[in-house]
Amino acid sequence: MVKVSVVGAKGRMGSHVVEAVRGASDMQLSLALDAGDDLSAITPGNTDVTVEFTVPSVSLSNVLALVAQGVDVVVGTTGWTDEAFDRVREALAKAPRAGQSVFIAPNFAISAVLADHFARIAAPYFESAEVIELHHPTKVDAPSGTAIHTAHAIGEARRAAGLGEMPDATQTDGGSRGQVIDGVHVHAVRLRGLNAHEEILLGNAGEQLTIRADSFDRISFMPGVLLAVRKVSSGAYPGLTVGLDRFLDL
Ligand SMILES: NC(=O)C1=CN([C@@H]2O[C@H](COP(=O)(O)OP(=O)(O)OC[C@H]3O[C@@H](n4cnc5c(N)ncnc54)[C@H](O)[C@@H]3O)[C@@H](O)[C@H]2O)C=CC1
Ligand SMILES: O=C(O)C1=N[C@H](C(=O)O)C[C@H](O)C1
Repeated sequence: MVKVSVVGAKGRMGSHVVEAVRGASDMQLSLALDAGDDLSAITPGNTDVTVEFTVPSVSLSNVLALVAQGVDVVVGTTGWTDEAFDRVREALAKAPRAGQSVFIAPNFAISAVLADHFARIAAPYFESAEVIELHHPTKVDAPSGTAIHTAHAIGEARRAAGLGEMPDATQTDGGSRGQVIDGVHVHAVRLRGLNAHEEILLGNAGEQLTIRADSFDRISFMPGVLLAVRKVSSGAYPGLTVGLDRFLDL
């Protein structure tokens, strides 16, 4: 049995994770903590893997504390930067247990992970690419972690293929062209009724490829979260691993 604790357990994602862990025959729910609870209650004695879904402003400090407490962590919270990844790597190098793991994924839904993968494959074949992410209006960060990840994937694929800048004659922009990430324009929509959606538009003269992923319900993230818990608890992924694609045979 994998002993799993959840941090952010009262949140939209955390509460689904609590139910998913309870429903998994190979897992046992240990602690379910939220804001104001004492994170030091989570120890290697009661927890193999902690799942962290909180808010971008606290996630790094939670992860650093959990690593120092000797616990492996699966993180779904967004807002991660290269500098924050480096802080996690430094913490893991000084971790109390050998081979400790932290796994961070901007998106646990298979549809979104595949959309990202397909965008990376398609990017070298198109002159233009833009990303539109669409979410529920209670989301606190924009653009989404997934859209940032996809933009970097497109940027990397374009660079590797030797592509230059995308065509764009815009001379005046009050913000309508979105945020530019790795050379890719990213647009964020917040609309009541939506959950989590991403569209990647790729264009050439006379043609367009649209790749779209829709998470209509948060249960779509749960198989990916449970997969990550199983992979991390296997001990086969010491150090920091980023992206669910690392656990899929893509
Ligand atoms: N990787 C993925 O597949 C997905 C990632 N997300 C990300 O997960 C994060 C959480 O999203 P939601 O659950 O929708 O947010 P939410 O606001 O519903 O939940 C966040 C929870 O964290 C708690 N919290 C805040 N500070 C805390 C602290 N210091 N210690 C412990 N708990 C604390 C809050 O009280 C709340 O219960 C966001 O960053 C979101 O972008 C959301 C969906 C899927
Ligand atoms: O806040 C959300 O809801 C989501 N956040 C993640 C992100 O920022 O990419 C994943 C998914 O889009 C849902």
